[in-house]
Amino acid sequence: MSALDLIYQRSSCHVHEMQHPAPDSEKLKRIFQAVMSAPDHGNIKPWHLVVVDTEYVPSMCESMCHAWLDNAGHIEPARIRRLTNYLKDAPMVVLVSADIVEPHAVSRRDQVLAAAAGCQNILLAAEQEDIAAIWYSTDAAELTQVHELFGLTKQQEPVAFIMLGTKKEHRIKKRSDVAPHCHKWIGNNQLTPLFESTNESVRK
Ligand SMILES: Cc1cc2nc3c(=O)[nH]c(=O)nc-3n(C[C@H](O)[C@H](O)[C@H](O)COP(=O)(O)O)c2cc1C
Repeated sequence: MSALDLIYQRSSCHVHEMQHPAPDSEKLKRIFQAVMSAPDHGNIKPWHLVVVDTEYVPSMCESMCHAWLDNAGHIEPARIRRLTNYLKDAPMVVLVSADIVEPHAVSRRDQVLAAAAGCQNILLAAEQEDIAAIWYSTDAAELTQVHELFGLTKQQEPVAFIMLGTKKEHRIKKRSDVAPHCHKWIGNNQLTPLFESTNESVRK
């Protein structure tokens, strides 16, 4: 498969679409090695990865649940139950953080973006290795207790929880046409469409 086809075909698997086992150590190394090819302003290599193996997922979940309950003012109890149930079945959880170097000529934002680019490379490499993966963050990565739970320093900023496992089934998602997102600058603050819109879904 060409690299472009792999990119077009990559899609996320929610935890209920995954099963055990988690990727073995050799696959995991190949997948994580892809992080090192992510674009990285200043060659800082601001990547910090922490793996939670299958056997530790239940206790991680319990700790996360307590943390969510401590923040209950911000998150509905029903959502906390949903999040905990979602996470507990993950074959493997990876916390990717930006290992920020400050002060530095490269902005904090650029370092976080480099960490995010590393996450995308993990998703693409997982697809290549036929591993189910999803990037999941909103209610977890921003949780204040995550630092303590995962032994992060103040300079390490959580960017993504990535769940990895075995795909239950293989499917290819329809993707929409990129044309409406693309514009051409023609001077004087004016934009025109770059491509003609087809309204067709793109499926490789
Ligand atoms: C920064 C970021 C945070 C995300 N957080 C969540 C999340 O908390 N919950 C969720 O269901 N999906 C989350 N997603 C979206 C999924 O990872 C996934 O991209 C989405 O379900 C669409 O599936 P696809 O990747 O196959 O297009 C997040 C994506 C990104 C880029």
